[in-house]
Amino acid sequence: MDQEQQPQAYPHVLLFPLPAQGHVNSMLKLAELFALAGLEVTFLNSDHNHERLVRHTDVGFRFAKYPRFKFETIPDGLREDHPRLGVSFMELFESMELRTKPILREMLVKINPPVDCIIGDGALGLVLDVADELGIPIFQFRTISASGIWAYFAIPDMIEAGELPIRGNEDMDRLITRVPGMETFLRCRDLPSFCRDSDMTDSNLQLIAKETRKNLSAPGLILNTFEDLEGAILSHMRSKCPKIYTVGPLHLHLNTRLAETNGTMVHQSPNSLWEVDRSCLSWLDEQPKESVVYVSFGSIAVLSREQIMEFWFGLVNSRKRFLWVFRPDFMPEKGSIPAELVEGTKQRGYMVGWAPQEEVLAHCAIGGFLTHSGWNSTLESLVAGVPMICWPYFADQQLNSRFVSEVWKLGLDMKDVCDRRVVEKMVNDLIVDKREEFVKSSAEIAKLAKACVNVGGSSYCNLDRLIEDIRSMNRNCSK
Ligand SMILES: O=c1ccn([C@@H]2O[C@H](COP(=O)(O)OP(=O)(O)O[C@H]3O[C@H](CO)[C@@H](O)[C@H](O)[C@H]3O)[C@@H](O)[C@H]2O)c(=O)[nH]1
Ligand SMILES: C[C@H]1CC[C@@H]2C(C(=O)O)=CO[C@@H](O)[C@@H]21
Repeated sequence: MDQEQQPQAYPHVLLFPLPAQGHVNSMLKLAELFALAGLEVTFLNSDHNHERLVRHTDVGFRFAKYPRFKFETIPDGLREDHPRLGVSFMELFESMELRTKPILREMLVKINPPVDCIIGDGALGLVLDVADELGIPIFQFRTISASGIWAYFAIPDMIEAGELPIRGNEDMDRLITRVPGMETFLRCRDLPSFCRDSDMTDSNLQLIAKETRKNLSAPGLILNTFEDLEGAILSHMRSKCPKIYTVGPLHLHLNTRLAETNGTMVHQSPNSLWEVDRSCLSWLDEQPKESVVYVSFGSIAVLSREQIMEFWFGLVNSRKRFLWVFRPDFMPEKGSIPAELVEGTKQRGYMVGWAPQEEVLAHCAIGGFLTHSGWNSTLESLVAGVPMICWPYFADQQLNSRFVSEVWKLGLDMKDVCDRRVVEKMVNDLIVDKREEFVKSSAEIAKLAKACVNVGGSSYCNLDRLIEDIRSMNRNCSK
């Protein structure tokens, strides 16, 4: 029997994330959980991101222990010096549709052993299209919250009911009634940022709405969330898509399963696309317990110099300690820094280009997180029991921050305001004045998160069920 006809002993799963830090990070954790369970795994990264991942991490070494795990790469179609950040990030979608899609199709036809199941990024419909064309079973993994997906899903209903478009700034506090389960707290300003466009035919809005519709009609949808956190919204979603696997928080789930295997709980090295500066951990070791505000706006946000000055003055004027992730590409406009900021930072602050975020959030010196409310950061903060100040930048972040403040009561929402006095006041509220209430709810939710990834917990059982379902797709299986 030649190689092509040999039955495969293990199902072969190919995972393909949208090429962005938050997506690569969470999908790589899912991939490692599959590898731990003994599946054959191919992780498909964009050339651009894979070069960065290999340069800044030990992924090669870490994954070498899984003999059936391999990385493959594919072009994202953008020129090498394209920033892939801020507003220009969305250009990825058109370029991948045009240039990546045909290459993916060819790759899947030729890959050996053949792929039994694809895990495609739920924001990247082209993977679903190609899988359907080639008759390869596919699950979609959408890396945002269930609530984010549910709000995107309701876009056509909101338009039909005249709830969208939003009618200017004075309309921002109007309640939205067409997202089932969110009628009492969802305002226009809390909708994903794409809904702010006055033109309902806007290509980004239409793209996200269309991809989301496909998520809920897919044969299976994997989510990085957990039942005790988003159960109410999940039950609405299940009326449209019965096969939803909630397996999160994935970083905690992976750490817990690795601890089962190794006998000890350790933080994994981050899957970073920037060089990690670990010196901040030594700086944190010198700071009092729960005294430091950790500040990070994730991997895509780009701020104006004016916005950064407001945050910086607010932090310095709060007279609280802070650790700020200031990516090299975070503030494109250069210029001199006022002396009082340089001095205030020297006294109570520390800045790094990129931090080992999971470890930072778990450090006992951290008292709060000023975050852009990316879903991974939200989950990481929630697991560490760290209360948040949310300043959403775009996309699902506007919705996440509403859930953090109004539903889960884990912190404060500063959306649509960028003012040094507000930053100063919120930092003091979080670290001192309102600390008790936030710490109490943060500790309760952190406990629920831990329980769901332990043996018998909802995410633990759902991952086992997902792996069983993938095994049953092994088209040539002998085991
Ligand atoms: O110094 C840093 C800063 C961040 N991170 C990690 O980078 C990831 C960032 O992810 P996230 O918080 O989700 O932010 P974005 O990178 O902005 O994520 C994009 O993808 C998410 C879904 O995956 C969406 O929720 C966001 O809106 C979208 O911007 C997290 O795992 C962080 O731990 C680090 O390791 N070090
Ligand atoms: C900029 C965003 C467009 C959609 C993607 C997403 C999603 O799944 O909705 C989340 O965050 C971003 O990376 C993408």
